[in-house]
Amino acid sequence: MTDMTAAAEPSTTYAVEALGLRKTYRTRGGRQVAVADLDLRVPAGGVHGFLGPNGSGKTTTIRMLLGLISADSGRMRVFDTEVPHHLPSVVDRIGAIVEQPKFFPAFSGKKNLELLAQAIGAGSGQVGRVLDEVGLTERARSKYRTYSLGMKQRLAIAATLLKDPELLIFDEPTNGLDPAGIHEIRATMRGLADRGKTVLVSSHILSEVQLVADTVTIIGRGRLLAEGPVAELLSRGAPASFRVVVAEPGRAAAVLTAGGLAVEPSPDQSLMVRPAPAGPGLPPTPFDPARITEALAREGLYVRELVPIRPDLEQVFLSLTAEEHLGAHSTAPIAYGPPPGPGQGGAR
Ligand SMILES: Nc1ncnc2c1ncn2[C@@H]1O[C@H](COP(=O)(O)OP(=O)(O)OP(=O)(O)O)[C@@H](O)[C@H]1O
Repeated sequence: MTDMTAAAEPSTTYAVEALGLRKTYRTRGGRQVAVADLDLRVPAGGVHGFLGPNGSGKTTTIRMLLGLISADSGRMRVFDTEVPHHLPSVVDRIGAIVEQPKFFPAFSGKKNLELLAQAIGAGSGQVGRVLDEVGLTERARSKYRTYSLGMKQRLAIAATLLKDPELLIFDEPTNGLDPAGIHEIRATMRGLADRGKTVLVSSHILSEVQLVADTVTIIGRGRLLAEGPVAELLSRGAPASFRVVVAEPGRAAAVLTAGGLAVEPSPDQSLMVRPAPAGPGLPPTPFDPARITEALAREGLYVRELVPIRPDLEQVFLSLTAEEHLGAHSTAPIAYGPPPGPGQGGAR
């Protein structure tokens, strides 16, 4: 790596801390900046979602962390250890799935893990424990080829647990899974975090990771857009909105728009109402639903339903990228308080 001194000195309070990471790929057409001066801070203990759309640089970042590709610049630490320089001294504390591991289709899940345990010197006594941790004990003796995709993915997670690592890194572990499989992986990750592990999980489906993550980093086009506890991002990052059911939705929309609110009609004749976007760089305006009922009542329009819609991370992302396009992305990423200790993740 070059230029490793340019970035600020990392602090020592995170399971993973990367500062000023940059990676440019050479392509036929020239150069592709995949990661642009990215900071990534993963508090120890809990599930940390590493989120961004396809092509935003998540895999590239994870590969740099694991020493699979080199960074152009920046600094990275895992458990206070400078990587990739000192990776060998910390590698046993990390378990990762970046690509789909190869298992023997005709062997059982248990047999596959026993072979792997032998190969990495983990001791076959670990196999029962890890099967249990991912909820595969009952199907341990079935052939791998009979497993559902979700079970295959849980076996891959079990393999990463053989050496009982403290940090698990999973790159898009739910890709291709059905809702039941996604639920199982989420439960597995939650269980690991509740036992004191740190789980770093990347995904392009923000709303899905929102259900399990304690903290997140959201990136777009290789850059940090926001980071922090999920609850804080949700409360600060996107304005609240309300679903309004009212007679004469067309007239109601005009009244609310004239009252300075942003209104979107829904196909079911309800209206989605939120405060109009604040000016560039300004925080979202506080929003009292009484503004809706008062404005409509003045015009003889009476509200039948008023349902608050909780923003999700997808909306946070959209509002952050909209600000960026407006050139208004002054967002100081939401800061962390003191990092949580192991096992102190918020249960979801
Ligand atoms: N080996 C490579 N050579 C050239 N460009 C690459 C290479 N790997 C990734 N890229 C480009 O770098 C950018 C970031 O890719 P990366 O795979 O890190 O994103 P990602 O967030 O993990 O996306 P996905 O969710 O699709 O895996 C993309 O524009 C991608 O096309």
